[in-house]
Amino acid sequence: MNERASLGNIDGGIQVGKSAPMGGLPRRKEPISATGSALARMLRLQHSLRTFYREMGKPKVCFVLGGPGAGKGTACEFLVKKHGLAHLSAGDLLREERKRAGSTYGELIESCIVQGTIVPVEITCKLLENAMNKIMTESNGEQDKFLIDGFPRNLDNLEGWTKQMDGKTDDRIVLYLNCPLEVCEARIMERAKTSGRSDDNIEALRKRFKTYEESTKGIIEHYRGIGKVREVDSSQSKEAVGDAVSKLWSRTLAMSSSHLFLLTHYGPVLTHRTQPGDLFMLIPLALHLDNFQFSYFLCFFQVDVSVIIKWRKVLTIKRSRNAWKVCLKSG
Ligand SMILES: Nc1ncnc2c1ncn2[C@@H]1O[C@H](COP(=O)(O)OP(=O)(O)OP(=O)(O)O)[C@@H](O)[C@H]1O
Ligand SMILES: Nc1ccn([C@H]2C[C@H](O)[C@@H](COP(=O)(O)O)O2)c(=O)n1
Repeated sequence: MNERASLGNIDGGIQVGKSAPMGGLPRRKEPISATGSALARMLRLQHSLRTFYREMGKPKVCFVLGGPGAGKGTACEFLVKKHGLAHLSAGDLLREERKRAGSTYGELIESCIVQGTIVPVEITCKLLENAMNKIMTESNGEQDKFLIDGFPRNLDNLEGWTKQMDGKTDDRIVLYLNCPLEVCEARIMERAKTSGRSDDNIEALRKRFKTYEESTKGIIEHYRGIGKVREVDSSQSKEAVGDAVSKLWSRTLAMSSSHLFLLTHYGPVLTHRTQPGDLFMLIPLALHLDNFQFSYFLCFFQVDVSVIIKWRKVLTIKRSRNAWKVCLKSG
């Protein structure tokens, strides 16, 4: 999303844009009443924000990486059930394309799968983009949060995605499922009894491990270097991994895919595209602006309610001298 885009009025004269002049707005004489009208206004605002996101929101992407058998698909299924995210597995899409009658790429895909090498990105990226567009279209833009499992797996994947999808998605975070390869091997050999996958055998698996070590780990390190990796020890039980990824989603991933809105006397101001740490910087900044009195101040995240609940433990909204103020809770 273009952070600087001014969307005109979304809720009765509200200016939305990164450059909205927080300190420079003319001050209203009367604070908004603390009664029903404020609540009604908030509800209207919430509705407007939903529309805003629906219309303007790019697909928000969480890449899921880890070794073969680390539990990427299993963790994604859990997140789909618990948080209603869309799950796109690059491997599944490639297997489907391989099976599709008349596919130009069937043989190439099969050979890469059996050799444990990586399919050229043009193919994988197009499959991912088509699948994402289909889900967005069918859900009328409502489903805009995607877990992309098993991608980007090498430099070609990373560069190809950056080039092909430039500006089309909001790539937020990488969920890295860290699991020792011995554990992965035992899981895959167990899965091999029923999966029917042509690469679930020890020979193909060793090649996949090699590709993982030589190519995918570098991609994870690249994302770690830019602060996007969230790591979970996936050698734990399925339940423990499910809990960990779910908490991570609620507390970090969901929040990081959001914007911060300040609700002021003057209406909501979209201040910032937030990263997890930004919020901590913004709140004290807002509280110490002398000439900018907040009648009320709320953070809207396009997230799970648990994030809001979490914030309510830190923030309290108080009425003081006829105006609502936000305070940090002590202790
Ligand atoms: N935490 C876990 N504990 C025990 N078994 C698990 C756990 N997570 C997944 N499994 C099992 O391990 C196997 C591999 O899991 P899964 O398919 O989710 O891995 P993956 O990382 O997606 O693998 P691949 O990259 O090969 O597709 C499955 O049979 C799954 O049921
Ligand atoms: N980005 C990707 C993802 C997968 N593949 C191919 C090669 C993999 O060994 C195979 C299976 O993937 P998995 O289901 O284990 O995620 O699919 C690829 O080439 N590029």
